[in-house]
Amino acid sequence: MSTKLKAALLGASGYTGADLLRLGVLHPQLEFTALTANTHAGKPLGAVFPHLDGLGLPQLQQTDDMNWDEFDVVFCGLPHATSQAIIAEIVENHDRPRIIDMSADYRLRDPDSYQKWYGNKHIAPHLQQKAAYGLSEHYRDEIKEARIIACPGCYPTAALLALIPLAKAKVVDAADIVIDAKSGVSGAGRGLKQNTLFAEAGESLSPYAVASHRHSAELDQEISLAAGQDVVVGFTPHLIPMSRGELVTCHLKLAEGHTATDVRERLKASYDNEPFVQILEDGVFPSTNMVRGSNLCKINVFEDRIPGRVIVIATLDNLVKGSAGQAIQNFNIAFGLEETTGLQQVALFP
Ligand SMILES: NC(=O)C1=CN([C@@H]2O[C@H](COP(=O)(O)OP(=O)(O)OC[C@H]3O[C@@H](n4cnc5c(N)ncnc54)[C@H](OP(=O)(O)O)[C@@H]3O)[C@@H](O)[C@H]2O)C=CC1
Ligand SMILES: CC(=O)N[C@@H](CCC(=O)OP(=O)(O)O)C(=O)O
Repeated sequence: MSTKLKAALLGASGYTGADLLRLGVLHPQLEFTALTANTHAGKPLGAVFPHLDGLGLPQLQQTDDMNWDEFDVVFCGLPHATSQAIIAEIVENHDRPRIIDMSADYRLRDPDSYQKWYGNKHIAPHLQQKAAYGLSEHYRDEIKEARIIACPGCYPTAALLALIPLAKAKVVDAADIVIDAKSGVSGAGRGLKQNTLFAEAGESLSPYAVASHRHSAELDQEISLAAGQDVVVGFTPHLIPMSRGELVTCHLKLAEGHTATDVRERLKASYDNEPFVQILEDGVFPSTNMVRGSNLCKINVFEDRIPGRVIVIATLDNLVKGSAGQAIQNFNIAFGLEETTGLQQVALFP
């Protein structure tokens, strides 16, 4: 008899879905018994992703055809607005499975904030408020209990891992945070978009959604909670011409009486026993090729030339720690498994 937990993956023909399968097929306690897609439903997985051919994974099917009671866990890699109804239907009408959502639909606790940033009224605000925010290192207790685990966005994962311990300990001024962020194009998903075309994204570095990116809502929410005061965070994302990887540079004001050394020590103390968050040796610049393909987030701290200021830089792979890897980490936490199971890949270099 199999001791594996039965999983469905919604959105298996997308980028996060593909990486969840790449990692998940080697997980000893996970068995994918259903995979869904929309336009690609009815096709073998290998016809969409040749790199996942020959692994014994099921054919892609429509999400409508699922019998939810068959699963212990549903991983959801659907676009926001699509996930909310499917997840609400499962949770309202079935005792199982548990849901690990990689989309944005259950991350925000305030329904008005969701409507403002995502442009649609949430159909299940009561479930939004019950979901655990799936930033693994900071919400383990909630993740263990929750029916819905809402994995953070890729940018918030990197930025919040760097900033939550600092805001909590009040070693920086939470009201003066400026995040300069860069992401590879897979962050935008597999759908056709003009700005991610090779001819337009290649050989070009460009900002987008300046002072208006929807991840600002998540950043404000979580840093306000950590700091115990309402804050508004500065956040500017950029698209860089590579397929995966993300780096955030956080420009911060030190709180009165604190130094860059205090910031480093606070981060080291917070993540000392964490398998996936590393504070680099003094002076080492984080770069995306230190984390590519792994579930790691690497962080370092630099004294600014401007007195009283500090720069904290964090990097991760948007498809691993920024989505699919963190989803598996949350699955391990939720089901009481060793947290590193299936996630011990070393970064791919060069
Ligand atoms: N890419 C990233 O780095 C990150 C993404 N996320 C979030 O994760 C989710 C998935 O992202 P990603 O994998 O990049 O997206 P993709 O666009 O690559 O894939 C989306 C998936 O959803 C399916 N789908 C689309 N519309 C529908 C629908 N109406 N009904 C059912 N299935 C549908 C697609 O099927 P088909 O291909 O057949 O059309 C595909 O399998 C999104 O919410 C995204 O915002 C979060 C963190 C990081
Ligand atoms: C490069 C790029 O386009 N990145 C995406 C973020 C991916 C992500 O985390 O998406 P969700 O919050 O929607 O789940 C963006 O900026 O929209």
